[in-house]
Amino acid sequence: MEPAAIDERGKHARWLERSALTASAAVAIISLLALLGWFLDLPLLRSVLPGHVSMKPNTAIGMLLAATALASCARPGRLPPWVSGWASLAVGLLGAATLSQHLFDIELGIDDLLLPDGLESAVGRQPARMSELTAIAFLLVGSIGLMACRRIGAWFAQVLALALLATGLFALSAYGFAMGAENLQLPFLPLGLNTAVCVFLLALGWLVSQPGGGLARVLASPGLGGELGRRTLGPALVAPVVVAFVAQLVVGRNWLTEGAAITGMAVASGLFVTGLVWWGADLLDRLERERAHSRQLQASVHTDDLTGVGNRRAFDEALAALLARRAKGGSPVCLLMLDLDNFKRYNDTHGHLAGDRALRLAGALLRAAIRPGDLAARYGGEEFAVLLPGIDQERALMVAERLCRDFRVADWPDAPVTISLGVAEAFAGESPESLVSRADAALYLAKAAGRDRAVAAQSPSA
Ligand SMILES: Nc1nc2c(ncn2[C@@H]2O[C@H](COP(=O)(O)OP(=O)(O)OP(=O)(O)O)[C@@H](O)[C@H]2O)c(=O)[nH]1
Repeated sequence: MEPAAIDERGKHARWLERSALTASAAVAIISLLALLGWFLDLPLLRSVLPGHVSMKPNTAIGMLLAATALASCARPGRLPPWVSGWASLAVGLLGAATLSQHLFDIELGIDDLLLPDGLESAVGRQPARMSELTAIAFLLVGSIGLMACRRIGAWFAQVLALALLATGLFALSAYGFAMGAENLQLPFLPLGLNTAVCVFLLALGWLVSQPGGGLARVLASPGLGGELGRRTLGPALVAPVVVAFVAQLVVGRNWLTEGAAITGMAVASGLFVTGLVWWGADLLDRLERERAHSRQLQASVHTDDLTGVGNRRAFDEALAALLARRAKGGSPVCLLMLDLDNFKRYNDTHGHLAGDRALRLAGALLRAAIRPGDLAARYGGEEFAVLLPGIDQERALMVAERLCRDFRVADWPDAPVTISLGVAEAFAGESPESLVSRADAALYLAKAAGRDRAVAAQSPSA
């Protein structure tokens, strides 16, 4: 992968990591406010909408632990490594214990835990038990935390995070019922709006907390898929909740019959999906055109107009990159410096325009002769340079002799043109200037020996 693409991936991965930390901070704040609401007897903080279900104190404690586990997993090293494990275990146990109370009709004494004296009545029922949905969410959060942080079953942890997301979405949309209906007929105990939001945030946080792999990998990708995912995932998650919430609200308040609400919900969902696909297609189309345009610009910045080969800037950048890699023990790099023979006389005899035609054909011959990964560039005037990574000087000399032959037999429009070449292989740690000057010295020797030939450079020790 190109360094720029790695940078882009790193940028998006950091954004995802920050999103996971933000989700964890939001959950911590919401649950701290709920706890404060209980101890100061402020219904607004406990339930967000006074008169509706509150976040229980033991739920708030569970949320705080879940937020801690998520934060320490998303940004390892900030907290001691055992924190995420123990916090996840505690949340998972709280969920499992509450769920077994629901399932087996037993009393483990965790429902009224932390409830200040006299405020039991605020819960509105006894025991003040957290909803089955919250208990399931805690069980999932605990399992995800235990698996994800130890990098065991990372894929399974992501599947559980999706199940957690479904729980959060269900809890949020079911809240429409709580707001609309006078007598709730839910198949589970209702849960507070703040609790439902926290479950949703925890699910999102866990899904994006490991951008290196799993479902979050594509979100960190610098490609078009990553761009599409980052822009459409939010609306795609929120819209169904809003649709279901509104449908339940209007049914609960008897504004519409259930049948009409279901039809409305189906139509709204269909319209939303159509809109999202349309928007996604338009986005991809626009991004692809922008990228093609910027690739074109990038190419034109690095191309010589007359000959179509790379320009001096392209050559300097490629040479520096190849020599840096060579210095770190990378594969060999050879340089051919190549000059059209007696070109001043050619121009003087056939005219400058004929000279330009010859230079154009020289560029075409070079482009046709090199392999992908090599670079031919116009070094200046009628001098060209060819970079050949991955081959030694002996093979580079053979390439140079082949080029000499190609030029000799080419169909020149005005008069034949020959070339002389200097060939040099870079030694580890050699500077660009030194390599160019050794190849130039060899080119000078080729000219001095009668032109139309290739000469290998002396090794620096010789
Ligand atoms: N037509 C044309 N000529 C160019 C261009 N760039 C450089 N030249 C000419 O290339 C010629 C280079 O001449 P010299 O450097 O004296 O070398 P030479 O005549 O090729 O002789 P040797 O290199 O010794 O074989 C000069 O006359 C330049 O004007 C160009 O873009 N178009």
